[in-house]
Amino acid sequence: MPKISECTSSIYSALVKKIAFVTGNANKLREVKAILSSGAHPIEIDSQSLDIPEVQGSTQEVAIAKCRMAAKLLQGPCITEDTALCFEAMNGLPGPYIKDFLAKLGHEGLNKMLDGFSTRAAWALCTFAYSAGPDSEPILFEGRTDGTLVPARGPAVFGWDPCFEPLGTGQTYAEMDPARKNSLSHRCKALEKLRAYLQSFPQE
Ligand SMILES: O=c1[nH]c(=O)c2ncn([C@@H]3O[C@H](COP(=O)(O)OP(=O)(O)OP(=O)(O)O)[C@@H](O)[C@H]3O)c2[nH]1
Ligand SMILES: [Mg+2]
Repeated sequence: MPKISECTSSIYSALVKKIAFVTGNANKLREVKAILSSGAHPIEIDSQSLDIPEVQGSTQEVAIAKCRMAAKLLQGPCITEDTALCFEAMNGLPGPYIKDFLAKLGHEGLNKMLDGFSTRAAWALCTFAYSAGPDSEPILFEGRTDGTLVPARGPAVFGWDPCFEPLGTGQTYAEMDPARKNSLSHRCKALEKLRAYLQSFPQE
């Protein structure tokens, strides 16, 4: 079983100041930089755009394999991220396969997938993985935001942002000011746990 860290930020002090983030997604990179550069103990991102092949499996298996491969390519510590969009009516699918579903079906097709089902409930799941290096097993940090899949509203800048309306907000991610999305998103919840973990490292 992969190790999933719990968020216990209050007991930690800030010691890691910079980390390599391996992703091919510029929108992810922008949000991660915005979230980690804020707060009392900012963490700087050294971005590495590498094309990492992705395995099939659960969100955890996909996240672990991506991070293992990234640490091997970099020959050093790094973080990676995998994002899933999960439909309640489909027991969590498309999940980690949302990238292909979005590319082939678009926003309208994603909505059509749920026609005929009794619920349009969905959740966004972000899984960060941290590896200390090529010989270390990645550790996972998950963040989840619940919401509803809706017909697209707002600018189509980032993936399925226009189709996902977090519960109780009345706005899709795409309609939100970036700071609002970053305050309640699946990504910020996972990064809060990762930040706490990175800041728990003993001083060298
Ligand atoms: O509307 C969105 N709001 C988000 O907050 C968000 N985060 C990720 N995504 C999209 O969901 C798929 C995940 O696939 P994914 O995790 O494998 O990412 P990726 O392949 O683009 O990059 P990476 O694997 O190199 O990091 C890709 O289509 C991403 O564009 C998002 N869409
Ligand atoms: Mg990917």
